[in-house]
Amino acid sequence: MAILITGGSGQVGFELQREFSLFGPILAPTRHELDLTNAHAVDAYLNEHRPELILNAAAYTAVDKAESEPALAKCLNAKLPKQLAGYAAKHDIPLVHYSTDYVYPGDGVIPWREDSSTAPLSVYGQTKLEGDQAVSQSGASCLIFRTSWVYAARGNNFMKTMLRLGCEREGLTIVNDQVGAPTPARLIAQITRLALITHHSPPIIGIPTGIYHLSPQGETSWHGFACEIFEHALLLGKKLAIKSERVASIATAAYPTPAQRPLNSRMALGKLEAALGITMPTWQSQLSLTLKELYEK
Ligand SMILES: NC(=O)C1=CN([C@@H]2O[C@H](COP(=O)(O)OP(=O)(O)OC[C@H]3O[C@@H](n4cnc5c(N)ncnc54)[C@H](OP(=O)(O)O)[C@@H]3O)[C@@H](O)[C@H]2O)C=CC1
Ligand SMILES: Cc1cn([C@H]2C[C@H](O)[C@@H](COP(=O)(O)OP(=O)(O)O[C@H]3O[C@@H](C)C(=O)[C@@H](O)[C@H]3O)O2)c(=O)[nH]c1=O
Ligand SMILES: [Mg+2]
Repeated sequence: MAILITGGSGQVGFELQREFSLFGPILAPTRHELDLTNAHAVDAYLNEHRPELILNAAAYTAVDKAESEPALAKCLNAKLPKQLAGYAAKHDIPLVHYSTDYVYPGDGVIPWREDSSTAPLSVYGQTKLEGDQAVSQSGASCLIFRTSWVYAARGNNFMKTMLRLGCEREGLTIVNDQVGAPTPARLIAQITRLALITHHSPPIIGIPTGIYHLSPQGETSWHGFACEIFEHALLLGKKLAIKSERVASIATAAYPTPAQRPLNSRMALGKLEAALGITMPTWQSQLSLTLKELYEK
């Protein structure tokens, strides 16, 4: 049973490769081997390799840059998932797709539910929403995991940026009015495996199909996340230049960026927890695991 993992060099794709390595040959073409913006090449690849499960972890994730490259963002975030879902529907194989808190409008303080109204504030969020809609409407057996604030021991992410800046600078200013849950890519891969019945050929989705929120429990701001990163790193014996009293809170309005980001990225987890019969771990315990992995590497 061949498993196609797109975006295998990314944060989530890398962890999926590790998590699924026992369940069959993994196809994880690099950008050089398969340009995912080339629909003909994608078609030819699918028809040649005939995967029995598709995990679509490829995306255009540069949120600010997407504002000036909307066509490229749309190609990866909307057209590609539509094409993969079309293949999955036609060949009756499952598709797992990943989406984002940035599809929600970000107002208020109540956690979004999977059936809450969407209203993206950015090109990235809009193109991801179009991808979700295309996958949902494709008729394929699919799972869409909406996750948030993804980080990992590998790849580019906020945790690693903070650790780098924390070694170089004594002070930082970080926004404290965007609230959500930081999610390790490893957790996303683990939950993806739990949701699939992998000893079947082709594998089957083990929970009702559709959209699920996927993050740890609890909430914080980017400022709160940064402070926790520095605290855990110090506890693990790392030397930092940063002075905790100089990690300043600022409002989003004082940190202008090309793309607008949601202030309220809280996502209710009840649907996923009920479907899998689990309780999600806290974001703090997940940060601790990820930092240990980073420093053991
Ligand atoms: N990062 C985050 O904070 C969040 C991410 N998500 C979603 O989770 C999923 C995984 O994200 P994440 O792992 O962080 O993403 P990354 O940015 O780490 O990885 C993206 C992957 O897509 C690949 N890719 C991009 N463009 C092309 C192309 N033209 N041809 C071939 N491959 C391409 C990249 O390849 P290459 O290495 O060659 O560039 C990389 O493997 C995405 O759907 C994302 O929207 C949801 C919420 C938060
Ligand atoms: C580096 C830095 C960032 N920030 C702010 C900017 C931003 O509001 C926040 C996080 O920065 P980032 O660049 O990681 O944000 P961003 O790239 O928007 O992160 C998002 O990526 C996409 C792919 C998603 O799907 C989202 O869930 C979310 O993870 O922190 C500061 O306030 N101070 C700083 O020194
Ligand atoms: Mg980013």
